[in-house]
Order: sequence, then C-alpha cells, then structure tokens
Amino acid sequence: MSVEVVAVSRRFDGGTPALSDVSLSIPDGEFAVLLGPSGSGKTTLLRILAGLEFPDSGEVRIGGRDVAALPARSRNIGFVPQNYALFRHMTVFENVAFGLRVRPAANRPSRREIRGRVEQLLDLVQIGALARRYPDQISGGQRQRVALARALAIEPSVLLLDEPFSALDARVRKELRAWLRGLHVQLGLTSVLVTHDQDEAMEIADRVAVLQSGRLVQYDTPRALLERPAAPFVAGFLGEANELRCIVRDGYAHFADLPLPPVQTDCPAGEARAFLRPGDALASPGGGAWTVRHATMDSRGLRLVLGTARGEGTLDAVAQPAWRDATPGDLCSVKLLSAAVFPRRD
Ligand SMILES: Nc1ncnc2c1ncn2[C@@H]1O[C@H](COP(=O)(O)OP(=O)(O)OP(=O)(O)O)[C@@H](O)[C@H]1O
Repeated sequence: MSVEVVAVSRRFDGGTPALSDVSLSIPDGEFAVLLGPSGSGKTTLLRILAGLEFPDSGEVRIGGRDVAALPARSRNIGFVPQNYALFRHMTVFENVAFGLRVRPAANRPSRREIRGRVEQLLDLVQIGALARRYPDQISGGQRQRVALARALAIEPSVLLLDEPFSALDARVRKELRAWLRGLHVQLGLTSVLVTHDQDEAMEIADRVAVLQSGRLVQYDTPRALLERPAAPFVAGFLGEANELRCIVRDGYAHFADLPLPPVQTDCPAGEARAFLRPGDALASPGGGAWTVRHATMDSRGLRLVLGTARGEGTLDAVAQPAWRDATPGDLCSVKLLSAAVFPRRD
C-alpha cells in the first residue's frame, strides 16, 4: 500500500521541532529509507507512521486513506522496534504467535491455523529449527529474524523497521540486508527502514529520505543522491566526501590552494565549496604535487590519503586501477572526475 506524509510537523514539549513540515510519498511496493544523523527525526517519523506518535499538524495517508483517527493496531502495519523487544519468557514460536493470539476473538485464527501460520513464517525467515528455543538461546541475527517474523505474522501491507541491524556485526548486517530486500519483494510489501548507516541506506532503498534537524533535505534514489546532491549537507553526509574551498569562474571550480585541475560545475560564479568523493579523485604515479601519506586496500580498491609537499591540505582519493603498489612517500598527480559544488555562505 502507498504511504503519504503531507506537511507533518511535531515538536515535543516546546523544544526544538523534531519534525518540520515533512512531506514524502512512498508508492506501493517501494522500499524507502529514512537516513540522517542522531536526533534528525527519523524515529519520530517512523512512529508517526506506525500510529505510536501523533503529528501536531499534517497528514498521514496509507493506501490513500487518512489514518489520523486510526490507532496503531488498526493500521495493518508490521513494526520492528530498535531493540527487537522479544518476550524473554516465551519461546521463538510463542513470540511469533503472540500478535495472532491477542487478536479479538472475532478475527482470531484457530489454534491450528496459528500453528500453521507461525511454522510458515519461521521457515520464511529461515529459523524453523529454532522454534522451541528462548531469545537468550539464539544469536543476535536470529533474534532479528524472530522480530521480523513476529511483525509479519499479522500479514501487514506496510513494514516499518527502526535500525533493525544496529546490534549486529558488519558481516551479518550485510547478509540480512540483502535477505530483507528479497523478502520485501517476495511479499509485495511497502517498507520503511530507519538507519544512520549510509551504506545500508544505499544498498537497500529504492529511495532515501535524508533528514537534518527535523527537515527533509532530499528524497531521491541512492544514485541521484550521490550524483546530484541537492544541498551541502547531503553531499557532506554521503560518500565520505572531501570538502574543499574553491572559486567558480567561467563554469569551472578552481582550487587555488591545492594542486588540483579545475572541474566543471553549474554553480554560480564566486566563492564556493566543493564536495569530492574519494572515488572521483583518481591518483596516478610518476611525479606530481601530491605525496601518498597512507594507502589501504578495501573491497573497492586501493584508497589513498594524499598530502601536499608544503602541507596545505590532504585529500582522500583512490589509486587508478593499474597502480596497485602505491606506497607512502610516492609522488602522484590527481585527476578529478566530478564534484558537487555549492555557493559559499559563511
Ligand atoms: N518523547 C520525546 N520527548 C521529548 N523529545 C523527544 C522525544 N522523542 C524524540 N525527541 C526529540 O526529538 C528529536 C528527534 O528525535 P528522533 O528520535 O526522532 O531522532 P532520530 O533521528 O531517530 O535519532 P537516533 O538516530 O539517535 O535514534 C530529538 O531532538 C529528540 O531529543
């Protein structure tokens, strides 16, 4: 089902606004991610969608219907909270069955139906063998799967997840992310996930809503966010960008202080700030004004930290693919593929 947020604002106890005039629209079947630093309003927005929190003004529509008057339990939403919140005294099976057992008698499935549904769900999340265990007898990743199965038990049309993988190690996180994305497609859900991890957002989302201090700064596909950031905050927050001072003249940004070639831009002439992702700064050996300070290999290739001879600045860059043996002390030059440039407003 589609989800629409229209001009939603929320302020707690006269403090600074947790959300200011946020509007976004999630088409049926899409996976949206709410991304932003701590305190930017992500959880507040998710809780408003779930019906656990209410806006001071604005509207939420689910499947085209204004849900202001609908309590959480009537919204047909699966909610996976940040800390899993599993019942420790119940087995995995009972945890997943809970949402069905507490339904009003009129629409509560029979015991046999509940058993069948829970077994199916546990198989779906690939933990069928753990049904009789208690939450403290399974791993963090398995607990996360239980929390998901429990949220899915009511057959929601919208799935909301609050930092679902934050307690897990990097490898399990990555594995579960891909799996969750597959499940979302398989079940035809509309999903909204909160995270402050940009890699997670970029990998899982159809569209990412970037929040800063309660405001929606940009809502776009991962690719558009990286290639066309709408604001310095987005360019700085995503992609570990270098931020450099520059001057725009004749459609090019010039880096007066640093040995870098000018780069084309649409930014108006004048003082500006350029955001350069490491992958857009390609270092080549064989002389030049930059010196390799550190070289580290990661899954994307050889990452370099470069410095200038007189110490005017440093730059995070990547070695061009053929330069596999870059070592601290080597001299190099840098070619720029692109940069996001914004007028400077000090
Ligand atoms: N119940 C509450 N009472 C008072 N202030 C609140 C309450 N809930 C949230 N806030 C405030 O609203 C703002 C947004 O909080 P929110 O939890 O939505 O941010 P977040 O982006 O999810 O942060 P995090 O990544 O740290 O979870 C913060 O300034 C927070 O202190």
